[in-house]
Amino acid sequence: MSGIDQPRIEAAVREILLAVGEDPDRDGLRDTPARVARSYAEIFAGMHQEAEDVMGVSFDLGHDEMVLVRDIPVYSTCEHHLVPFHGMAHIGYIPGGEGRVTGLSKLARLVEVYARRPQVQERLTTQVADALMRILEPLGVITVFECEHLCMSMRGVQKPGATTITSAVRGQFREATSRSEAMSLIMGGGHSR
Ligand SMILES: Nc1nc2c(ncn2[C@@H]2O[C@H](COP(=O)(O)OP(=O)(O)OP(=O)(O)O)[C@@H](O)[C@H]2O)c(=O)[nH]1
Ligand SMILES: [Zn+2]
Repeated sequence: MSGIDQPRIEAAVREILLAVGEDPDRDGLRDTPARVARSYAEIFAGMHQEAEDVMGVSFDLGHDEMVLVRDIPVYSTCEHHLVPFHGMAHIGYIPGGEGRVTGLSKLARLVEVYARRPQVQERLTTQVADALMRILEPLGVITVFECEHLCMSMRGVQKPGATTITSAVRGQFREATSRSEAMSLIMGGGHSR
């Protein structure tokens, strides 16, 4: 994958293994630095992508009501500890004047672009909202992320199951009625809740 310096990651992982007291040349670990480098190239692929790269397609359907995609699985990496945080993203928008909408899958691809970077949940939440506002020029956007941070579960304060909820609202979703309509669709109802 372009842009990620895999040999450098490989060398660094070998150093980490040595630093924790492991033997990086033992059977089970011999290929680990190269595996981690390939894995990081995937996990951090968003470093070398822009929202515009995945949001090329938009249609004019004349639809000017809310579109909401709920329960998009998200995996990202905490920039403080480089361990995962993961959960669900919910993305809604109200198409703009000409009713420009995007393919539903593009919303999930947009989440990936920003999730596959060293992140904090707040920034992920606002970056997705701001990219949608910029690219689709809709009347409003809402993004909600519900995530568990493994840095809080497997180490540190050790509170598995604690969920962090962040939201960003832009445009018409700043109004109480639009916002609460979206939030009730996200948090309630539906077949999966
Ligand atoms: N606001 C925010 N904080 C985060 C996120 N991910 C991790 N953190 C927090 O970042 C903080 C880093 O705090 P530090 O005191 O520098 O690090 P630490 O000593 O490892 O802290 P502990 O995790 O409490 O052991 C911790 O409180 C984490 O819970 C995130 O996405 N958003
Ligand atoms: Zn963390």
